[in-house]
Amino acid sequence: MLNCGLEVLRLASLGCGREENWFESLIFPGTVSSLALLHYPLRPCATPQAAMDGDTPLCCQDHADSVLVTLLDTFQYPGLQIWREDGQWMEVPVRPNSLVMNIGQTLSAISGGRFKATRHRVRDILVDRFSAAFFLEPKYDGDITVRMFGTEGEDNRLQSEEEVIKHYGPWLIDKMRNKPEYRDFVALEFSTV
Ligand SMILES: O=C(O)CCC(=O)C(=O)O
Ligand SMILES: [Fe+2]
Repeated sequence: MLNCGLEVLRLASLGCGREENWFESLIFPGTVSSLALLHYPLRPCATPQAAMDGDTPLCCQDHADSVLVTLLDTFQYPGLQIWREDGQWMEVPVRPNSLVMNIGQTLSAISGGRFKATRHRVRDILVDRFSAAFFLEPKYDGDITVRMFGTEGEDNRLQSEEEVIKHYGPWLIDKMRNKPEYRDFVALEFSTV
């Protein structure tokens, strides 16, 4: 998966007129890339209202990945949906022997928005669902203010509310800290001490 993702980035670099290993120093040494083996268990009860979008039950809410690119094996399970520019959700067709690739927020920022982060979600297909997601990510201290098309440091779409965060790891941690789920979790932790 890593080699496949790196090959995609090499092709993207060449396509954008950069040398083919342009991304390597952002990723190595010390990439925080990970492979997630995901299981969405069948809910033992009716879908809670918070997991419904109108009539559509969801097991993973609308989001874009933080990463450079994600390579996803959905093991031919349906349910993955992407947000189209015309404002509709589209089901990603199941295609055997293929991976789905999502563009992440970091690649989007670094390319000045030329590669657009893929908004996606997973419809609850009301059976146990499995997938494997490889998140290709920079190294912890990778400088995410670099830009493929000059004007280094401009277009800081990855800034936190208070300040521009220059490095991938601290930006990711700041982003997680500001997620409602994480805030709820921390509140819960403190309330039990
Ligand atoms: O399971 C899937 O098909 C998508 C998972 C996903 O979007 C994620 O883990 O970020
Ligand atoms: Fe995702």
